[in-house]
Amino acid sequence: MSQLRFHHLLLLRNSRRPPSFPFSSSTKTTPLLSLFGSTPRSGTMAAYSTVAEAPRLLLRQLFEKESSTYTYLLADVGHPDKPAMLVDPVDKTVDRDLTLVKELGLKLIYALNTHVHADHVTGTGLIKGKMPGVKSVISKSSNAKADLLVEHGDNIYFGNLFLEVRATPGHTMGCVTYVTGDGSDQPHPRMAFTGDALLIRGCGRTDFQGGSSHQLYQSVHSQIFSLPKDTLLYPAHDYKGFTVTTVGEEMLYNPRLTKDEETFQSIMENLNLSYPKMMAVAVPANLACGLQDLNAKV
Ligand SMILES: N[C@@H](CCC(=O)N[C@@H](CSS)C(=O)NCC(=O)O)C(=O)O
Repeated sequence: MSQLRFHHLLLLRNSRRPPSFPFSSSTKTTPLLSLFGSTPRSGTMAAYSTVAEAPRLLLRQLFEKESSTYTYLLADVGHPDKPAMLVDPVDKTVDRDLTLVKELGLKLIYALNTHVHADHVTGTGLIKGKMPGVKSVISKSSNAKADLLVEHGDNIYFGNLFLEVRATPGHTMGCVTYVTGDGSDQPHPRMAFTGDALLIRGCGRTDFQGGSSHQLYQSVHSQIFSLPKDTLLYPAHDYKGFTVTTVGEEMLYNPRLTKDEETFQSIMENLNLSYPKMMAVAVPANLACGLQDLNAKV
């Protein structure tokens, strides 16, 4: 039964792809990231040993108030192991997040970053110190270190659920958006964790870390606005008290991204934001994705 289930998932992985990313020079096949992350591209799936149950997504949105960052906890609670992942954990709130993981009886397998953040230090290193089995994940194009470097088109499995990786550069060159899978056994409506590419009624700035307003505009339009209109969008930050939006809502009301590209670029060139206070500390720490903290006292 588990083998059949696995083959079904394998087909699903190979048959559904995100739209090709406009800045990518080559098409690629979809590598596999397995349940526990140890054999991502080998096809060995020893972890799939249990009776199949319908996948059921648990989602929690967690806030870190100093940097106004959202961390997301996702788990397949229909799976007997309740495998879970954290998206964009912050160092300051790792204890809170791991307590919640334990209280809910989840098995944390991945700590994902949408990009190299400039305003806060990722919680990835602390998490790995406290839970050594957890694998850190970031995009290959970010040029950061991590246990797993993902690329556009990769699928990251947790139990029988998965997140699709979509390259959405522009805020930084390595930004990705993680989108819940497309399929009858995956959550409906779909959900996208947009990092700083798309903020609610806004978007990430494009004035450092390889940022480009042209790329950001193309990324959002080709990779996020191409999703079904009811797709729920969860950003990495909010500065106004919003929590969630949808593709349809942002296509109508986003004051920057509803404009033509030329107007968008002019808006982005005139934001006049000061650099994040933590930038000099956060960027080098996040390029190591917290791996430098592995021997730190926890
Ligand atoms: N004041 C904050 C930084 C605020 C900021 O620059 N936010 C970034 C995302 S974190 S790099 C951004 O892209 N903002 C876009 C916008 O329109 O606000 C601090 O000092 O940390």
